[in-house]
Amino acid sequence: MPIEDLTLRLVAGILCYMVVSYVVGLIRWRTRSRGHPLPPGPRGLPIVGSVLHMAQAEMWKAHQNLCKVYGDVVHLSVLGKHIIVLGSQQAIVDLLDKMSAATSDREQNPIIELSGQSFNFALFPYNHWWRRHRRVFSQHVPPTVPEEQLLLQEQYVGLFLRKLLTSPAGFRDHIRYAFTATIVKLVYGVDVAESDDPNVALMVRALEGVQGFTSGRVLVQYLPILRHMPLWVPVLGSQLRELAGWRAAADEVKQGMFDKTQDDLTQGHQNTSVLANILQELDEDANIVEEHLLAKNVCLTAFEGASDTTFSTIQAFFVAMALNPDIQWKAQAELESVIGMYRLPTHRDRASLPYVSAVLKESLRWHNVMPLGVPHYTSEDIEYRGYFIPKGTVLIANAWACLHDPDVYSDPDLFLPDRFIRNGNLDPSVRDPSDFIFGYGRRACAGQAFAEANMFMIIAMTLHVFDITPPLDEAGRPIQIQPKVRGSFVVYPADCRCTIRPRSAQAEALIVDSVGELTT
Ligand code: HEM
Repeated sequence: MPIEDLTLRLVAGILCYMVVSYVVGLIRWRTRSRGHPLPPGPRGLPIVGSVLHMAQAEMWKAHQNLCKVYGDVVHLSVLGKHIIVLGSQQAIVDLLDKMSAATSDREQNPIIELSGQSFNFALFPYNHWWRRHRRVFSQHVPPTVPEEQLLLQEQYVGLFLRKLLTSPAGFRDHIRYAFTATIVKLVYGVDVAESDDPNVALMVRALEGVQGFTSGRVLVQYLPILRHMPLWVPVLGSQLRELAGWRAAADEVKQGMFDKTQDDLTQGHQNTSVLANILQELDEDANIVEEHLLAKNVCLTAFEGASDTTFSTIQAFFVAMALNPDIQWKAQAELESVIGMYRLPTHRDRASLPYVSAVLKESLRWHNVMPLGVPHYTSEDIEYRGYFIPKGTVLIANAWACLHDPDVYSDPDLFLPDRFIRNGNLDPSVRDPSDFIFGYGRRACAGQAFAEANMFMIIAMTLHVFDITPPLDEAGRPIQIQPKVRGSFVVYPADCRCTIRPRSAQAEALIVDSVGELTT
């Protein structure tokens, strides 16, 4: 056959194949979608779609603007992937709470394993293995925080106050210490050194892996085959080495803590940590390899879940206090009248301190540490408001937009705890920021109660004995700081300088005495 005929046939064959594939795809799509359209959204560029939209800084604001144009359920296509942005409470509750059987999955990407995060059950697909982790976590860190866990929190907040007294300028390190030491003691039963603890250094290194894969800057995330490239390749090589470092840190800390706990148990040492309890409760006929892996995963996930979220929220609380002296005085007045100046507040005082509780709620709302939460993923096709949402769609809930909706929270950029108060009590009719901050449905934060109790203790105990005021320049004049944020997945106050002083000699004595009591 002449070469021209062959080429013609080949081209015709390819064209035919393309047309048939297109028609079959169209029929399949129509059958699946039952003729319902995708939700509205921008068309985006050919092939890459809305990739430029997704590359913007402060994405939550960009998503909010999109919702002003297209409504509260917006469809984006990015490199062929379906993404849906949810911009209202109604849409979030409908899809992520009410339809959570179909919307509790997580998108999987090789970067999770490459960055050492494969232990983190917050990123697991929605399946039996995830369910088992969640169940074990909730048995040991339950939604009603046990008394001994609350006392543990108080003990470390006491140490935090002492550190604040001796070196107020290092308050960010002290916040980090307070949360880290509490969670490490709880899950591993280990006392964290007050500085340069090698285990904490490893855990923090492992935690960097999250920033790695949420930053969007790591190339293998987009092209997993690049993981096999040699390490000398510029940029890529250093990224691969960074990924290997995070992986090694996660593996080392997971195994190291596990070995230490097992040693404690075999040698009959006292160990009441979560890890020790999980290991002691194992059935004799259990699959030991699997159960040990599960125990390691649960514990390191607890550390990771508790770390940057609380650290960042409490930094924002310090900024808010430095910027709003009237609010600080009001909270301190409540503490003085309910507690008096002869003791520190405890978790038992929480119900009697509505204004301090409102300060916590407003810190969570105003700062919104994860403005877009953790994206969910659909495990089934869904129909919603006449629109088709295919299986395998990423669902991004814009918590920030809901918490800065002026119709719900007037002057949303201002720090106003009074919005949660009516007649001297917490007003249950005001939307609770925690409904958004801690996520949704079956994937909602498993450590919410623990986190709220711990943050409440830090806020109440700090305000009782310290004054937080703006930072001072070299001439001793107050510096007006601008409340801005940095970061993308987890955000932090960009500037959290402040001045921290004990409120009085009596307050100082209270810290010194109480810490003595707490640590003995
Ligand atoms: C300010 C503090 C915290 C915030 C804002 C926060 C927020 C979140 C969010 C947004 C999620 C994802 C929810 C979703 O997918 O819809 C999550 C998941 C999770 N958080 Fe937290 N969290 C905090 C503290 C903690 C603490 C202290 C712990 C552990 C003691 C913890 C453990 C977890 C776990 C285990 C998950 C995974 C849940 C799952 O996938 O089943 N979190 N958190």
